[in-house]
Amino acid sequence: MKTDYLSWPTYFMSIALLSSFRSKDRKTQNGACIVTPDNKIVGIGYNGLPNGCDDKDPDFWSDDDEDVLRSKHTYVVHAEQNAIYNSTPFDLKGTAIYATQFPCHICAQAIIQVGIKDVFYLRRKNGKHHEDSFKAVAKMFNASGVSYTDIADIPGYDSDYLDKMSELAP
Ligand SMILES: Nc1nc(=O)n([C@H]2C[C@H](O)[C@@H](COP(=O)(O)O)O2)cc1CO
Ligand SMILES: [Zn+2]
Repeated sequence: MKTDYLSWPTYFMSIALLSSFRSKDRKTQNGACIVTPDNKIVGIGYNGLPNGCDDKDPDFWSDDDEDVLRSKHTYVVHAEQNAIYNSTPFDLKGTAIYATQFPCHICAQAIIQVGIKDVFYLRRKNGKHHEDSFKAVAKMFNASGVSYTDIADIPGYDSDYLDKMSELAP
């Protein structure tokens, strides 16, 4: 028997990362994958515009945070939210989400409200704003009994594999 096959955590995070490669965000591509306790994938998503919004309209993908009407942060649906929306036929209670980025406060609210119980993340941004956001999200997750774990801390997770895969980003 082959013994060097992908572990579940490596497999699910790889799928989140692969999905992120579909994103049209020039700066940050994110992906997410939702998994049931018996290891079935029930939702996949990446950060992108809402259905019907034209990717070629420069307002949607602008980085100008001074102008709400011309900032991607106003328009883009986050990877975690798209993974949730794409899994609408399923009851997500008790599932886990594998996300390439630590969730923002809005995604954290969505994660809690649909009953996702475990969050595994690949990366976390540094800096005061992101660290404060992390604290707010942690406060909500702690209150609601949602676990959040750096995937690197999971036994059997192969970080070298994900590092190599990250280099394949288009
Ligand atoms: N957890 C997340 N999931 C996501 O899908 N995103 C998306 C929103 C933007 O399209 C992009 C972040 O852009 P930037 O702030 O690094 O230029 O990633 C962002 C976060 C961070 O909270
Ligand atoms: Zn978010």
